Amino acid sequence: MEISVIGTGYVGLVTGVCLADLGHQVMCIDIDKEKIGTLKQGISPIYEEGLSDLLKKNISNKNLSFTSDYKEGLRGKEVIYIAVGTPQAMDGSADLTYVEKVCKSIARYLENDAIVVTKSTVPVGTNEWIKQTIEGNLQKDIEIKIVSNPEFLRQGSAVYDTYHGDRIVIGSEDAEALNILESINADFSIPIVKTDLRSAEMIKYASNAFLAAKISFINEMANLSERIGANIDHVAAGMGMDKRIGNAFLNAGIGYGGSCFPKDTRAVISIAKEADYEMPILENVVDSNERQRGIIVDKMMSRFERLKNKKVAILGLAFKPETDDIREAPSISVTEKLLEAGAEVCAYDPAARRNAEKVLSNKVAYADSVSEAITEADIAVILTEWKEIKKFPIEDYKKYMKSPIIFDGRNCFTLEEAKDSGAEYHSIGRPVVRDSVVYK
Ligand SMILES: NC(=O)C1=CN([C@@H]2O[C@H](COP(=O)(O)OP(=O)(O)OC[C@H]3O[C@@H](n4cnc5c(N)ncnc54)[C@H](O)[C@@H]3O)[C@@H](O)[C@H]2O)C=CC1
Ligand SMILES: O=C(O)[C@H]1O[C@H](OP(=O)(O)OP(=O)(O)OC[C@H]2O[C@@H](n3ccc(=O)[nH]c3=O)[C@H](O)[C@@H]2O)[C@H](O)[C@@H](O)[C@@H]1O
Repeated sequence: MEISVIGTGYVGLVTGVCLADLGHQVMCIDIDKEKIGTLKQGISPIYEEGLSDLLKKNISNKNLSFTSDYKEGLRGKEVIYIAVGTPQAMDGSADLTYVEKVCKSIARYLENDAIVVTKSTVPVGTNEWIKQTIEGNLQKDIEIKIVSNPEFLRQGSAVYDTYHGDRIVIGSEDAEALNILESINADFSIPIVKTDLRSAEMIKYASNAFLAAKISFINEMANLSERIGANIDHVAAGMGMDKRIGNAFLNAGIGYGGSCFPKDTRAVISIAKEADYEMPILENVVDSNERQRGIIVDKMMSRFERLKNKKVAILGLAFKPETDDIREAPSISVTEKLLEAGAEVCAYDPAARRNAEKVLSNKVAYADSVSEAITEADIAVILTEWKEIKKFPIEDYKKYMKSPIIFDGRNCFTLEEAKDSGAEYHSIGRPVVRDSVVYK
């Protein structure tokens, strides 16, 4: 089919590339001309495994092209995906400014009937508003049909998730549009849920809110386990064996981050407020996550009287491994707290340094490896569980550091490994290891 994808971020670019790879004629539109210039050369502005190869392949077989020009990008297109950002507004609600601009551009430049598909995560009712906004600004007598097709991919495994997701959700009030979207998506061989517009929008928010709640739940269990001498790794493993609970998303840590869980949980609360309904569970999930982000610095503060002039090595800046994204990453608030307390910070991340530099600038020194970051450090803090950081032998910390004291916000090592390493090891939801003794 003739398809346009508007917005070439994580969602739009991966969607466009994968649809082109299924054999559709895809044109991606973005107002960021620099990005479009890079993409035209077959260079991906984001790192996602497998994306670069698919990008180059589909540009050269002419299934995929890029433009900043809406007129060119929408010409003759039958299906138009919206995949622009919906960031958090000051009041916690989803900011629909970008979506509104896209609607106005579609209305201005589209010259034929088309199905508009919303991939962006948008509040319930937004797809109806999208239809009205486009129709209210149309320049030609053409018909617009609307489908909600929320995205469930994860950063770091976006291409894999597009081909191997658990379900594809499509919602519409228009049976024909729904059938066309079903046939486009059938080639992914993933179960398809067909529903109405509002339920599709709600499935996305409810899913993210549930996953965020699962993380906050296990984090609270971890904090309690620490206080009563249990080990959260064993607790989570035992819980997860119950199929009704499931073993995914039970990794305790320093709170969820990224561009979606924080904003989407707040957006649901905001949607509920508008519907005059309170959501005490979700409100507490958000508060609990805020507390969790501070927990690693609290642990350091209670271990050391002062952090002033302490050399602290931060290992991992990205909000999770396999991405260079630092949006709402716990590393940012942790670093700021450490700097406030007068610590000297040296950070290492295999991919996110460039993005972190934009936020933390020169207040922080950057290293090119784990060993360089921890050299002569007083304290090492693990904030992202990159493979490289997990694989760096815990017994090597004492070779490089002044004294091997590790605060691990991602439970990268077992307590047995910590015990044998000679390091002092503080983690999440597990006893402290010091002088080769596990202190319950
Ligand atoms: N990042 C993720 O893992 C996931 C994101 N989502 C949702 O998908 C949506 C997009 O998220 P991301 O891809 O992360 O966003 P992003 O911020 O990475 O990319 C958005 C892109 O849209 C472009 N853009 C903005 N205004 C435009 C306009 N008027 N015309 C054309 N292009 C325009 C920007 O230049 C940018 O390249 C959001 O609603 C998000 O909540 C959903 C699932 C996963
Ligand atoms: O709507 C979105 O944007 C996406 O949000 C998440 O994907 P993503 O933010 O890329 O990353 P996740 O792997 O879900 O991790 C989110 C955060 O939770 C944290 N997390 C995750 C799992 C866990 O067990 N513990 C934990 O602390 C991670 O460290 C990270 O900070 C969802 O997993 C995707 O399904 C969804 O499409």
